[in-house]
Amino acid sequence: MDPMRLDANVHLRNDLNGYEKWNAPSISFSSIDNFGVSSVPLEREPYIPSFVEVNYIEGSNDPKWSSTNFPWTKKLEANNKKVFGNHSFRPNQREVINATMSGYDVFVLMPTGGGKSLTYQLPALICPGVTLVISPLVSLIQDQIMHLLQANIPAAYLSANMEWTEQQEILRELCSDYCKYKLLYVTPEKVAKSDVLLRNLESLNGRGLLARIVIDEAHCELGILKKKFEKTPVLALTATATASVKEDVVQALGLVDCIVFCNSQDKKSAWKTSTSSSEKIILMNVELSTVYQEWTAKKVAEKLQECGHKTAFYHGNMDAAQRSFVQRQWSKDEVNIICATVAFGMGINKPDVRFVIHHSLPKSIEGYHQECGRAGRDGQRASCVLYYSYSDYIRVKHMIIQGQAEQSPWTAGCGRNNMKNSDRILEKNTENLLRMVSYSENDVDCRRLLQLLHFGEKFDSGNCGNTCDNCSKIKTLVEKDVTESAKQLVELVKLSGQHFSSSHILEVYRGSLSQFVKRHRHESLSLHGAGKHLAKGEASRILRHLVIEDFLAEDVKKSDIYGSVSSVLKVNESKAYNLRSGEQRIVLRCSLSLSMLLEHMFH
Ligand SMILES: Nc1ncnc2c1ncn2[C@@H]1O[C@H](COP(=O)(O)OP(=O)(O)OP(=O)(O)O)[C@@H](O)[C@H]1O
Repeated sequence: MDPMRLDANVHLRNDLNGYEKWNAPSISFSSIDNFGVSSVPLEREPYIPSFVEVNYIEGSNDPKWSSTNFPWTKKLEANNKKVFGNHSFRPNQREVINATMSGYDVFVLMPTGGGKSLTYQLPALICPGVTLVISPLVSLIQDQIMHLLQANIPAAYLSANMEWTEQQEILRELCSDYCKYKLLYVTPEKVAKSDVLLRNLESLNGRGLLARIVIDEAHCELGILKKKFEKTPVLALTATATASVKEDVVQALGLVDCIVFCNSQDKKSAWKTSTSSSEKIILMNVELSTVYQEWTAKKVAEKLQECGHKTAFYHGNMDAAQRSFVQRQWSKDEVNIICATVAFGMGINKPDVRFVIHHSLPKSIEGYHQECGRAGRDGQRASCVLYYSYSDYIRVKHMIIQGQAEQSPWTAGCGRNNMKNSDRILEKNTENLLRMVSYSENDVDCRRLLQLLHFGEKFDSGNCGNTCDNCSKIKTLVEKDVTESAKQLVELVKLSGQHFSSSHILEVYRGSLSQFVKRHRHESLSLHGAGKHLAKGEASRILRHLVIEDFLAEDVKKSDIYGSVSSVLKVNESKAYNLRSGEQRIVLRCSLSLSMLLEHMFH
């Protein structure tokens, strides 16, 4: 029975009648002859992204894609076992493979470690022709090539950093009618900049040998590919689960009729607490790869080495040979701790990583979630640990501002629109960071629930089974109305002229008579000591809540050459108005110790 005919809702591509042509890659429409690649300079039509009307077809709940009646099913299952060593498919893998092999454009959202690679490597293996994989990180590409070659699957990659002779050898092989490669990996920059590559792809396509175009976690404008290779199926994969990513990617790629598969972001293995501490560990630094972070990665690695651990460090400023060396050491278990910035490719596939430890604050929940995805990819127990301090927020915020300033369009001589654009990016990045701070500050709610909520998924925290720190604490929660203290803190920021840091405001609020307080005559302010009755932690939690909820803004002021950053608090008048007028109340949930609980009950 033809499973493709069962459902009339699916919009079939005109060029492929169901799966009959599954083994026939795109038909030639190029003018390039069969014997080689034209050397005439390539006419690159300027690609102008335009809004396309997209027909999203939900694939996840469509039983047709999980059918085992496709002509390729037997081959698929045999190779999954024999070549990849898997006994079954993970959620949505079979479905995605069936959809892409039926010739559709497919968009896949799968969390890190969900098994995205198999969804194109297995089709690449069993379909004739070459699968083009566009992936943004060279370290990830190298890792994938290493695994493919180990499994005897011929694969190559082209990058601008390679010797020209090496690149030519690969390009020559692509020209051959019996091209041995099943997969060719390139970076998005290579596609954007290399005419030679595009000409070779046109030639491959002309000979019916461009099997599939895979875009792995590359959120960039590659619409030119769909325009040039209209009939070649595109498979776009991402682990980034923000609400807009599907639209952004599908639009940027120009996938008009596309089947969408979305997996849950819940990564069960990373929520299992580990009991062992002698296993593979990744120690992550913050997302921004600054000199300071690179220095930290190196220093931390050295300290751990002194303590007798087999440790290496990895950051983006190391040269390519050094990086591959560390990657090989890691893959071969010659080191068991990696201290890295995010330059350590997020896709590097080491199944038995037992810990991902964040040494400092990630700049977004998405980033944190993906970085944690390095742990427990083999489905076994793993732990994710985040070291958090509110002062990290100031430092990371400063890095974001600095990074933005370095890329300022004014310095590049661009116009006002770009300036607005960069302001928007800064605003978005700051908002992402604040969400991460809010997640870290929350010591009450189930972490799994908080993460999934962020990705728009529902989760019953009763199912957490005490796998997160908050659920595993024995605690009694009470709700506390802190509106009065919040109002006072906002007022104090104003009274002191909006020139002081949060720690100074807290000191004044709790009645400190330090030299600094006296120097600024803040002991004479009417609210000096108004928060004496509060514990320091409690007062600072209220203040941080005011920042997270945008009643107050932390204005990062300056940094010195040692990386120290100071901040001043400012009042966001429009939000503060609601607080002062009594329109908005602030209630915090707190966990209480027994003595505090008794005090609370009899208060
Ligand atoms: N069907 C399967 N059965 C068992 N293991 C699998 C299966 N599919 C994939 N894996 C394993 O799961 C791990 C993660 O797979 P993969 O690297 O493809 O994840 P990913 O979704 O690409 O993650 P990332 O976004 O982090 O790159 C790998 O070790 C892979 O061998």
